[in-house]
Amino acid sequence: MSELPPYDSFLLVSFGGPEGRDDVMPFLENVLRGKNVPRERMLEVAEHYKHFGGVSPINEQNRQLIDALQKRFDANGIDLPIYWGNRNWEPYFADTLRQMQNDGKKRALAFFTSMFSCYSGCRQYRENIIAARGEVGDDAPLVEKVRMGFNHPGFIAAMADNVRRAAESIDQSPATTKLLFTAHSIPMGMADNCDYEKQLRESSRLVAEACGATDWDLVYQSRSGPPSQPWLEPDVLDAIAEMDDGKKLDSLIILPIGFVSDHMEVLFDLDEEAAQLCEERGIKMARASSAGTHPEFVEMICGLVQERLGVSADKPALGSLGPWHDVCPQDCCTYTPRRPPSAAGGRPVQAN
Ligand SMILES: C=CC1=C(C)c2cc3[nH]c(cc4nc(cc5[nH]c(cc1n2)c(C)c5CCC(=O)O)C(CCC(=O)O)=C4C)c(C)c3C=C
Ligand SMILES: [Fe+2]
Ligand SMILES: [Fe+2]
Repeated sequence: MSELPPYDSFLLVSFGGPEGRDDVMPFLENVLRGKNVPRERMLEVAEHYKHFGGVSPINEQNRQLIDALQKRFDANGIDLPIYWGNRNWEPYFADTLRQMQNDGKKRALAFFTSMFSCYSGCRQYRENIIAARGEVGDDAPLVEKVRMGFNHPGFIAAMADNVRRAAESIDQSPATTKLLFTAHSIPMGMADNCDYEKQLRESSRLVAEACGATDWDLVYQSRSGPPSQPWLEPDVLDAIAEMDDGKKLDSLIILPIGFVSDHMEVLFDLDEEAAQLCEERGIKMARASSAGTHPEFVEMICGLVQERLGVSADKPALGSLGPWHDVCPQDCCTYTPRRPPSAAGGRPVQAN
């Protein structure tokens, strides 16, 4: 068996987003290909994007993350050029891999902008990269993801810091305020085949512990399926109304722990909808920032890379689940949507 080449590059693997009004529909067509999502929901989400001029903040946030990472790579002596590829918008994976191939790159370490394991955030990206390598040809660089960082001390510290800052903005303390963690809802058929919920609950517990919050819950947002299909619940808006009906809520901090940056779903579902509901009900609400370019988060990505480069033998992880796997097992994060059949013919392919 031939020996693998050394790692010679870093790839930021992300979702992509529209950069103008005309991009919105083709972007959503990409996102929803093969997914059982009603057309009305797609049009509703298109309006959210158009409300912000059709520009998703996600691409700019990724550019900022790359700048911040470059500085930390330089400071930490990580000599890997940084590339960026997306699933749903330019720069697409195939174009980036072609560029890497032209630059003579053979083997990349990749960070996926998803902190929790599920089909969308893990296996689907691996399938996308396999397909892109197929387009580029035999000499396309190999791509290997670093482990999931949901319980990494750097991620937990960044999240706890952001909760504290949000609490301060409404003159509250996390110890005496209701704290809601939110994540993208997913179909139960996807949730049943992965550790998404388990990791989210653990991460939320660790963040709550780190900032001294005792009254917290994990809820979901951005549901897109038809009403007949079960998705993870409760929805953030229903949860706020129900809690406030039960015992009047004075203040609330919402941390979108399931998203690595403050993109459209966060801006619309939380900063518009949840904020409006809280205002109507007289609840003081603060939305904590997602990880973005928080120094502890950026340092965490460097640490995950250094582990794989063999520079550091330590694999830090808080709580009881331990460091997550470096290489995904064969059956990691499988999902076969029931309707309509997947464009790939249903059988998932495996890459690390
Ligand atoms: C079947 C599951 C999902 C549907 C349908 C879905 C629709 C949908 N999503 C977005 C925009 C974003 N989704 C993002 C993350 C994300 N989406 C799902 C699942 C579905 N989304 C999951 C499980 C996740 C988290 C894991 C991940 O892939 O990141 C993101 C954030 C991406 C990032 O890199 O931060 C966005 C943005 C739209 C517009 C949409 C259509 C209705
Ligand atoms: Fe999504
Ligand atoms: Fe996985």
